[in-house]
Amino acid sequence: MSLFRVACVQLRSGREPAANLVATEALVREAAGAGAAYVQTPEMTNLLVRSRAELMERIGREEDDAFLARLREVAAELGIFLHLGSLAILADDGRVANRAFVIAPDGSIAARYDKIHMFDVDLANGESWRESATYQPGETAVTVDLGPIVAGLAICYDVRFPHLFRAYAKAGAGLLTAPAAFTRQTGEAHWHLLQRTRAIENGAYVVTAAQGGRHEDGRETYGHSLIVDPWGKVLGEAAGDAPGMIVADIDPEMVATIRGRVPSLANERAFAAPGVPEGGSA
Ligand SMILES: NC(=O)CCC(=O)C(=O)O
Repeated sequence: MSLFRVACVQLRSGREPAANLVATEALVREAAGAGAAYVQTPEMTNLLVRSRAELMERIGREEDDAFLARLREVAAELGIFLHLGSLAILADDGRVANRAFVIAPDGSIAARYDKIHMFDVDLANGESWRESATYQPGETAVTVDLGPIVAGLAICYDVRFPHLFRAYAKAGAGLLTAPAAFTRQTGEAHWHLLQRTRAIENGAYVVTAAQGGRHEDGRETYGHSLIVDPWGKVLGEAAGDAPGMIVADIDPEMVATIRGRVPSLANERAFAAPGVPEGGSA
């Protein structure tokens, strides 16, 4: 049995990328110091700001982004896979990409993933989000080979779309990811259930680094970064919403073991879609 040590860095990113870089680098170093070969950071690692104008003032194109460039150097120095759960990056059409990067141990970019599902919701507590007004949604699911295990990339709200995770499992991913900036309200109700369900239904590890606490822009995120095994057992969890890091050892062979024991992937069948009953409504 050869174990692979993974880590989640939990952050409380604010509006200034330079300050967020200092906080991120320190915790990435701490995780690597604890022996992690793969370190994940949350959605919007480089900055969390609500105002579109403020966002546009502070971000750059991928090729000029100092935050990304510095963390590529750090990953190379530490010899780790560094998964930046997402950065806000200026896209070609003037909109913003909510883009994850997986940096390989040599500092090269092994994978990029743009968040597919936009968080356009109105919550009961009055919180209203319209990501599609600012962000350009991605169109493509992406896997990346981490050596001992293949990872499928997703971001935050994507975790509510089980067919994306199914597609990753069918493509051979044994580690599913959904780095997040979950709202406190939805986190309290749904966070653990969603992460554990994606693990159980796909017989895969789920690793999700989270933003946590009250941010400079006033928003509150849930925290509770999680590492879940293919049986749905929580291997590691951040105690609450404070910045910090967690590590756990994962056993890539457990993916095949669990998929053999409960072969729901292999037992899946196609079926005809149900008709909509006359006069039926949701
Ligand atoms: N940033 C996000 O995608 C938030 C998703 C979220 O909070 C949820 O409940 O889903």
